[in-house]
Amino acid sequence: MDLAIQVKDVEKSYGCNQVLKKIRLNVPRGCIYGLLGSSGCGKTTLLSCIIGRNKVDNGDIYVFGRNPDGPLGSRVGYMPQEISLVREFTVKDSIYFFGRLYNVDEDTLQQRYHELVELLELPKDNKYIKDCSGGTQRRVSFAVTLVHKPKLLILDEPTVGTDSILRDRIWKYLLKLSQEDNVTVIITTHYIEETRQANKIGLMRDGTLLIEENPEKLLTTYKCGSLEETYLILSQRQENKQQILDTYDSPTSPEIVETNEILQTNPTPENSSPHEETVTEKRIFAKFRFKALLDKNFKILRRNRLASLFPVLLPGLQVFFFLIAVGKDPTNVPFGIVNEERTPDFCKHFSLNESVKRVGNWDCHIDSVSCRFVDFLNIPLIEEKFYDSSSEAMDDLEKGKINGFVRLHRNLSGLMESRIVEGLDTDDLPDEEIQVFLDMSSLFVGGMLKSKIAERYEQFHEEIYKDCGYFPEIAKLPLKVEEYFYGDKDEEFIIFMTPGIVTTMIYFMGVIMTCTIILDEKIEGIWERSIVAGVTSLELSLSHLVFQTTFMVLMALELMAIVFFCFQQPYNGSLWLIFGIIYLQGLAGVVLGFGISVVSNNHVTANVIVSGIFNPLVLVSGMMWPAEAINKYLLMFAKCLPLNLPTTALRYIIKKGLSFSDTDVLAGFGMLGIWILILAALSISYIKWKR
Ligand SMILES: Nc1ncnc2c1ncn2[C@@H]1O[C@H](COP(=O)(O)OP(=O)(O)OP(=O)(O)O)[C@@H](O)[C@H]1O
Repeated sequence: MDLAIQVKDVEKSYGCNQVLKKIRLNVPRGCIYGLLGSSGCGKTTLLSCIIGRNKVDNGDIYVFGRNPDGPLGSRVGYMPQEISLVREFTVKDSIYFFGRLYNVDEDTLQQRYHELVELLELPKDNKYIKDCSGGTQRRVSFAVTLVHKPKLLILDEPTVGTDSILRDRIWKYLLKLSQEDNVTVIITTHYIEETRQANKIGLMRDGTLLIEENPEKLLTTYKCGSLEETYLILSQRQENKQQILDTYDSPTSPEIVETNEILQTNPTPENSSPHEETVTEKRIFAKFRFKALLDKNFKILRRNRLASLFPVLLPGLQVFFFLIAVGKDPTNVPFGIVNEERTPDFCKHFSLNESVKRVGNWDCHIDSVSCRFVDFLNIPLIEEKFYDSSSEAMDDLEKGKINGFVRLHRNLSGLMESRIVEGLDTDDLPDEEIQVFLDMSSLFVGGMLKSKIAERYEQFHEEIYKDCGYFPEIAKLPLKVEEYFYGDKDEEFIIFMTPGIVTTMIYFMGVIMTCTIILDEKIEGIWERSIVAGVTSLELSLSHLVFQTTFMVLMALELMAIVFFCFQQPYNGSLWLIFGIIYLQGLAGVVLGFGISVVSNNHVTANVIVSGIFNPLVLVSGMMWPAEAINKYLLMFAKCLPLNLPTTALRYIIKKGLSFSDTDVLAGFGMLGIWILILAALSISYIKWKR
């Protein structure tokens, strides 16, 4: 007998759950084979082993006389239990997409589309799959299976959700295919009675094949009026036999011998016709499949224009809000003034020029100088609040109403005059001419106040010297920063943070977007169905990478426009180089997202992985706090991660104008290149291994 499929003693377990137990099954060429059994008995698992999506633990499977090593490709039309169609596609798109994956030429595709629409009563208009009823979606899924006229059809419950008239039509069509075109069909169904039209049925229960036989012969042998009844009798016998085996430890039961005899009348694969119909698609990369996959991705994008716009705009919006909200110097910080020398009202009417008067050649008279110092503290950082006494100011400081206060001695002018005019001769200067009290619970604000007040005092002091006719240089510290390289004295922290924000945003946007798109495809079964249709891991990966790359280009340009043109942040390096590293950072995110979605089966797992990665990566990236502050061993590790060196490289390109040949820039590009290559290779290998 010419066998299309032979399954020999196949065993398969998921962990401890043995789903297939020494299954033996023979499907002659041109036969319609109905595989029946209760839910969970292992039908789908067996079908997935036959089509090469699941590896068997023991035993052999032969398809057209060969043991296929991987998916069957274009010789099979596989209809999975799930709908497994792109929801954003129309009926026509769906048929054309799979037709193109099978390399059906355009004229034939058009003809097949019309035939299938007619046969399966599919909606003729451009109705989207997501708008079709469950029954219609199943019919489209069935049509997709038939589009390339395969020699073997494997249909997992194709008639669920169809009315009896259509079900009858489907069966008639299957009979026609098997009789006229010698197509072999394996079909599972819950409607046991409809398989009476099959040439052969196999009854499965609890991972074993109870019997396989012609349905009419089965009814005659067991003297039953329906296949349901036969299934019940065989199930009961198997149940009893199990008890006998357990109780008496009998090696074989008569029933098993009977079943095995039927199976062993069939020839071994060596006897079946070996054949040119080798069913495994071996090509690692086929342009037509790659084109179909890419076309699918862009079509989904076009159909979801608004939804797709959001992820493109999101990093830009985030960076925009970040640049507005973070990294700027604080302003209007409430700060107390306790001027024991003069009241605020006095200072208001006092001419500040009057505070210092030169007397003769060397003498200098200083008066109400506290008013002048208070005026020096009138800077954007400080919002001055006046107090009559230190205790009142201290009270507000403790209550958090002010971030600090300054107390000016009641004889500040006299003390300053002694200090400046009498200089070293004076021996009764008190310590507390100007006392500053600071709330350091907000470290950054406290630190800023401290350095600004000191800076303002130095300037104030210099002016007094100048007005007295002395050399102001005497008032200055003998230490001077000669020049500020790559920035200026009052540079804001945001300038330091921006490169890190940009690399982090594009990296994690790449991860999240890729994870979401690929996981949706996986969960909807499109990924699986494409692989069964012969799509290779390389084609799958490349089609997604090329697609996501387009997004990364847009995002990189958008981020650059916001930082350099909208917020006018200065840059010294080449814009091409800046674009290059931002883009590559996004691509590294895409590849990581691809890897995560390959190993995850649902969004929850993927989200947990992404969240777990996010914080450690960002914390050691040197974005929020200088990398020099990180523990030296942790820093060595951090430098091997995909955010640290690239962030430094971007910062140096922007600030120092470094070029590609500089070590720091090369290190950033190199690290990204290494991560992209390693993760892409691992992901592709994982998909291959899972096949
Ligand atoms: N990927 C998997 N991992 C772990 N267990 C699985 C997996 N796939 C199936 N199983 C288990 O294997 C058993 C058989 O499942 P299978 O889907 O093959 O049954 P079935 O006969 O096709 O059922 P139904 O008709 O409801 O689809 C079930 O117990 C199921 O929980």
